[in-house]
Amino acid sequence: MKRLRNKPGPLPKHALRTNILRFQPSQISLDVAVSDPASESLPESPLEPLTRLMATLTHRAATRPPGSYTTKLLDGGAEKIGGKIREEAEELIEAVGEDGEEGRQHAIYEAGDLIYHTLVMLAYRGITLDEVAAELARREGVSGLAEKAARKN
Ligand SMILES: N=c1c2ncn([C@@H]3O[C@H](COP(=O)(O)OP(=O)(O)OP(=O)(O)O)[C@@H](O)[C@H]3O)c2ncn1[C@@H]1O[C@H](COP(=O)(O)O)[C@@H](O)[C@H]1O
Repeated sequence: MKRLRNKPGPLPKHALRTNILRFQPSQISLDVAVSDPASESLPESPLEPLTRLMATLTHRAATRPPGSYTTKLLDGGAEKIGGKIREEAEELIEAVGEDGEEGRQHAIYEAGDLIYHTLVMLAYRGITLDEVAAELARREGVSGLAEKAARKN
């Protein structure tokens, strides 16, 4: 079995949310950060790490910092990233075939790898997660079978 990346730990403490109020008396512009106690106490949505990861990858694509695995992938282009996507998809398929809870946990781990590399591909092509979500929203409620039949007509 492949070396496992760090075991999942507690989610990073989410950043203090603030509202920025801008006052513009005559020519003076002042930004004031006001903490919002209501939003601070909100639990993080389970999908927020995905959004944060996409923001990190988009930043990596724009800045290509050295010492970053993502930068290495991005510099290798669609071919390099695509190769990893294929490899990780195979590993997920294998893991899904493994028995028991251990196999299930392995599949979760491999799905993480596949999703990470897929998001790197999106960042490489300048595609946002919102755009993909919008595409999925557009498809919502239309069965794949119905969609395929419509294409054949
Ligand atoms: N989520 C991930 C993530 N998931 C998987 N990986 C890496 O993806 C690679 C998976 O490839 P393999 O399992 O095939 O391991 P490998 O054989 O060593 O990989 P290769 O050298 O053959 O490509 C490993 O190097 C993993 O560490 C990830 N690398 C980074 N991230 C996230 O991306 C952020 C930015 O990372 P850097 O750009 O590297 O700083 C990190 O803070 C993380 O949040």
